[in-house]
Amino acid sequence: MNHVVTLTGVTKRYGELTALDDVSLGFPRGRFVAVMGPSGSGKSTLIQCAAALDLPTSGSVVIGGVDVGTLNETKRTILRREHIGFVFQSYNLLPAISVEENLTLSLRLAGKRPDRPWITELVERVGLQDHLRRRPAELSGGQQQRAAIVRALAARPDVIFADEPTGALDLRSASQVLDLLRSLVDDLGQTVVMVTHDPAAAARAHDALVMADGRLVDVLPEPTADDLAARLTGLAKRPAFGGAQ
Ligand SMILES: Nc1ncnc2c1ncn2[C@@H]1O[C@H](COP(=O)(O)OP(=O)(O)OP(=O)(O)O)[C@@H](O)[C@H]1O
Repeated sequence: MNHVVTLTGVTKRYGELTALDDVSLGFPRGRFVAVMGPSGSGKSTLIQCAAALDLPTSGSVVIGGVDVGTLNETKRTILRREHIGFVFQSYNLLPAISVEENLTLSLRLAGKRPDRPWITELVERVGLQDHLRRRPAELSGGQQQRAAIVRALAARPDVIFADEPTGALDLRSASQVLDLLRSLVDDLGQTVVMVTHDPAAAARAHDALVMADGRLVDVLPEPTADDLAARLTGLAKRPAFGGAQ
């Protein structure tokens, strides 16, 4: 299968604590993958390593055919810029500039010319065409998150990593954002990897990965919220301050 990002034997240690323990997996192109697991199970660490934001202690991460471990920090930044889009729970839009300027800022900072027809298509798809001149604070949370998703897609990344993208939204806005992420995959062939605590959100994905104690313990294809809730029940929470592994 064609994988956008491949992790092989990835272990990440913070001092005595093993946050990721020998994880091997690939994120298939054109799929929507949810990552679930108890608090402290290693979901964010997995995403940080898979997105080349952080380096594993051992093992390899390959993005776009390039082994991230062979790159210096500058080259890793360029690799991320060219291959990866990020969406966070907190939107991370700059408050002092318009929504429109937010959408293209990182491209412009990278010295790239924004692809205006593509961005216009995305803006219309997410229904923000009448809000471009506003400041982010003048938008609802759901609108801000949709703007953040357009920003993430502006450079046509191979994969979008979304960390709890619906965590700050009410049910209706969350549902719209999940519909949007799913439609990007179904209609445009985008690859999306989403960390979530919410089984109903994860049920919108094609596959759900289940993490526990830093390990990948299950892959559920076409998961239902009930399947996921049942699978997560009983997975131990990590001790808050490390300790026993
Ligand atoms: N920078 C760090 N320094 C030390 N320990 C860390 C660091 N980042 C994460 N950890 C530890 O690694 C383990 C995995 O953390 P991680 O944030 O990946 O879990 P998570 O599944 O995303 O949790 P949550 O659902 O609560 O966000 C936890 O025990 C956490 O305390």
